[in-house]
Amino acid sequence: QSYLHSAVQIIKEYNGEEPLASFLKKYFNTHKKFGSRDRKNITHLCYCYFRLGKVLVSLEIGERVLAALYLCNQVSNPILALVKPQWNDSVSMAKKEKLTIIQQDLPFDVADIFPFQVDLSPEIDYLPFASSFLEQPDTYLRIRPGKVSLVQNKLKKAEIPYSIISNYCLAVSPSTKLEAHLQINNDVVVQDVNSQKVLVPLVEYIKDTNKSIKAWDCCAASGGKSILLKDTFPNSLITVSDIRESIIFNLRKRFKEAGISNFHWFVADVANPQFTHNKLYDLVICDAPCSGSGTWGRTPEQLYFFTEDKINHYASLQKKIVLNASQYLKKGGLFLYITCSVFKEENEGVVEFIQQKSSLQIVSKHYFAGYQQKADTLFAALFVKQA
Ligand SMILES: C[S@@+](CC[C@H](N)C(=O)[O-])C[C@H]1O[C@@H](n2cnc3c(N)ncnc32)[C@H](O)[C@@H]1O
Repeated sequence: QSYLHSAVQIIKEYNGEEPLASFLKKYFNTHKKFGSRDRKNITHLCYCYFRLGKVLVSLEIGERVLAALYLCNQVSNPILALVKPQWNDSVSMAKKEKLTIIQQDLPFDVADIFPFQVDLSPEIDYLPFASSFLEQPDTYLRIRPGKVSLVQNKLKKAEIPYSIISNYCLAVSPSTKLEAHLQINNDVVVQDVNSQKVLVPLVEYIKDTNKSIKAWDCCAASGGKSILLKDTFPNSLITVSDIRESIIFNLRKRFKEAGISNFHWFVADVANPQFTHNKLYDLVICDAPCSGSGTWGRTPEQLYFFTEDKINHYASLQKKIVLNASQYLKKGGLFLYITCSVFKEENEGVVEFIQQKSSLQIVSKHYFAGYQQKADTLFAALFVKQA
């Protein structure tokens, strides 16, 4: 009961302006009375609350936490046992059955979880997508080249359960502590299963993975896609940039851990009309800033606080970036546009814009849908610059 009380207090104070994870960290730092078990339990309640998205928003916070606790968990819970024993008794049932049960007490409509249906790409199956928020996605590891048996042996030795998704991809439970057992970025990269797949269109087009590729990752963040590129095309020479100096600092540290030393970097606002650059590339990767709506399963507070007007803001930023960045391609060069959004304006809309406003020709476009496999959803479109 006191966990519930604390969660309600935190939810009241939190306004979505910073990630919930960092808000909670600060909150617990200033409220020292909470031990590590308390923190874990309260954190769990808060995340469950936001997993409901926009459904039942008029419900009193405590009641809504209980509904969320019931729908987002499969195991019996002492709070539910005390306050909602009839829900606790059926907590391990399938999601569909639990929805029917909760609808006897509350006007619960799955569609309300994600109220942005009109903005959603027609490629996304709406109701399965909306209900996917009730489940926490898994954590996925991409095993670096040549490390498959080493990684599996280390995990077995540490008695960490994992499932094999594909040759280079493992899934572990989201709360797994990996740092003590694996060299993160050297043995494995923590990377969503669909994020691991976004270079597939490139491999299908180029075919020869030994080819030497001069590439620019123009929105590189801490380099997730660049490390993947280096592992997929080992002879690539990578230039990275981002608008944030601090994230490029993180990237350089991460590249060092990953054993990548031969690369160029700079800090730049690629959306700025005055942006200029002095090199041409065989490949530009534009993993654009976006709503992140394909990854809100990991940050459900964003689902709760998102407002539709932001879609337009991101789409216009994306258009500025793609127009600028695509100028630095050689003739016959490739442009890979990526988002982790499910909104058509950020994906199909930008693809249409690129086709109208640039000399790029579309090769392929594809959603990598993760909402039915506890994973993120990404979009990738590959273009070639006309020779
Ligand atoms: C989706 S993230 C990239 C993720 C990264 N590729 C990865 O795999 O880890 C988008 C990045 O674009 C950067 N960004 C936002 N606006 C930008 C701009 N105008 N010019 C360059 N980078 C920008 C953000 O700082 C952010 O790091």
